[in-house]
Amino acid sequence: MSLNWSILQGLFYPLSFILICLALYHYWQQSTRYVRLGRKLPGPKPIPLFGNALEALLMKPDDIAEYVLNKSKTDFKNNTIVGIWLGYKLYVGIINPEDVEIILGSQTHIQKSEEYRYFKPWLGDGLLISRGEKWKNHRKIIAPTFHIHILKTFINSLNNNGSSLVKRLENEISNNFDIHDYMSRVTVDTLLETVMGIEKPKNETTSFDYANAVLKLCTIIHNRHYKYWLQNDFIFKLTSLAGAQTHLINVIHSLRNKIVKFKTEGVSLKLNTGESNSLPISISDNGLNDQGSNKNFYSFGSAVRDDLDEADEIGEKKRRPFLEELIETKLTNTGSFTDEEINEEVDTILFEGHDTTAAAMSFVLSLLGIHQAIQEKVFQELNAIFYDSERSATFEDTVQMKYLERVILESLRLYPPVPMIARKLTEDVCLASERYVLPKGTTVVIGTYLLHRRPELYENPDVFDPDNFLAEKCVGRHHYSYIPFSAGPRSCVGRKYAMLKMKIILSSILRKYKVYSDISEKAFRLQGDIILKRADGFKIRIENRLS
Ligand code: HEM
Repeated sequence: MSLNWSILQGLFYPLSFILICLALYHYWQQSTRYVRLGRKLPGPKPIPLFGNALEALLMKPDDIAEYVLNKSKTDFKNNTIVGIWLGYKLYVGIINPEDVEIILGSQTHIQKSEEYRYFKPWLGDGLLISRGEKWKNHRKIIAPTFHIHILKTFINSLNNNGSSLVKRLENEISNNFDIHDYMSRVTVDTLLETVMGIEKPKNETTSFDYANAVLKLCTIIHNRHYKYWLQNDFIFKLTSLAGAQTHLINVIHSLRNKIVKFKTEGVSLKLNTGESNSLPISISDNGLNDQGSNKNFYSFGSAVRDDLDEADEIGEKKRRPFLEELIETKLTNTGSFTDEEINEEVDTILFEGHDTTAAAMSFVLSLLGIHQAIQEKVFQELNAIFYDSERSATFEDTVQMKYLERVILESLRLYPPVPMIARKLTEDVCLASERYVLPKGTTVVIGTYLLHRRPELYENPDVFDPDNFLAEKCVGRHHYSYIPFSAGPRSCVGRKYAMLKMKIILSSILRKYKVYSDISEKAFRLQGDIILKRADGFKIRIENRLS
């Protein structure tokens, strides 16, 4: 008893000192301009030192997305803006298109939030994360490598990969299976063959191993986003997650090293033999001609234009696919890419280019499995294009797939693979919708998922209805009401490539198989570990159409 008492007495002064310091810190924070402006915003009441962070701390990763969505529905009930505090760090969620335009449409607010730094050991300072002059210079070189003329040369490879996938799926006929694994593999395979320009050896499991490693790495990074203590690098390194991260990054980087080495050898050989690597501007084989409109060749449900549209309208210029361009400019000393920068950009494109598209296509098939009448309309459209023929799709065919395009856009509306986008403000911002000032230093989180489901913007916002993207329905809708690929200067450079790939892969599957789902949309369990997915797996069933 006397021992306990003396311990308590011994602790009294240090504890009191710590409490007084914390109280003083709290009152000092309250007096700063940053906190004063932030406290004016609508949102849940923060508690001293923790802000609003306590609730989410002990949650399981699979429950986080549901929690955030349910919580945001309450927080955004009467507002389009909400302030949340993690400790004394202010996060402001916005879902009004006019406010979104102020951030995404600006050349100033292009700095990614601090949360992106957890990607650095993996993606380095690639296009997704980089800032300032480096980002500007690299974007200027990388965006044109997704020019429409280059995309058209990918058609054969996309068709071949679509056919191989259809063949692999024969093993799953009548089974209830997760389509996502297949989608991951086919997106990595096509990325390697097209954007990277690598012939992948047959029957290799590299793509699957890579996709699997990315999946696990995203879970670790996501953990760091919401588990407060893991944000500290020192503490993170003491956990088993750090070891797992190193192992996964090694798997990913070893594939990337192989890609870069292989391509460098190929480009060196071509340069030594004097072969030109540039694409001629007119490509006329396999229907890859310049007929039809190159200008905005697919509608994206929004009229926001950017450097990708401008690149497509510039005519006579020699162009090379992504990796060939980077390596050739390096080997010929005509560009500014170092070896490390090439590695960073390859890692970035591999990640951004596969996981997003795999999730998007998996959602489309899940939805079509549920909405049979809509699937039938897609099939009728494909029938009208191909009749009974088993021929491959041409670029022109993909332009004719208008209904499938609306299905994809609508699926991206309801289930955007990137469900939120975050920026760090480098100066104060006045919002358009309500009279609030967001102080410099604030992390602005654009809630794409919630924005896409606002009843003010879409009739019956939770209903899967591809006609939401009929031209007459899009007229009058604010340009920033639909942003699955983001918009403005930091929009997705791969969006045209992604649409082309999705149309070819999905049409290959839907021409051959009828898709079913035993699970209703209400039963989807959403998981938002970086890319939006279904925690319950993308379970579908397929049957042969011809049987
Ligand atoms: C359905 C498929 C896709 C979706 C929904 C999507 C969505 C997005 C979004 C929302 C962003 C902005 C992210 C942010 O600001 O944090 C983005 C950026 C980016 N995406 Fe995509 N993406 C897709 C496919 C692709 C593909 C296929 C590629 C490349 C082959 C790609 C490459 C990139 C790159 C490099 C950036 C960073 C651009 C910059 O900051 O300048 N994406 N994407």
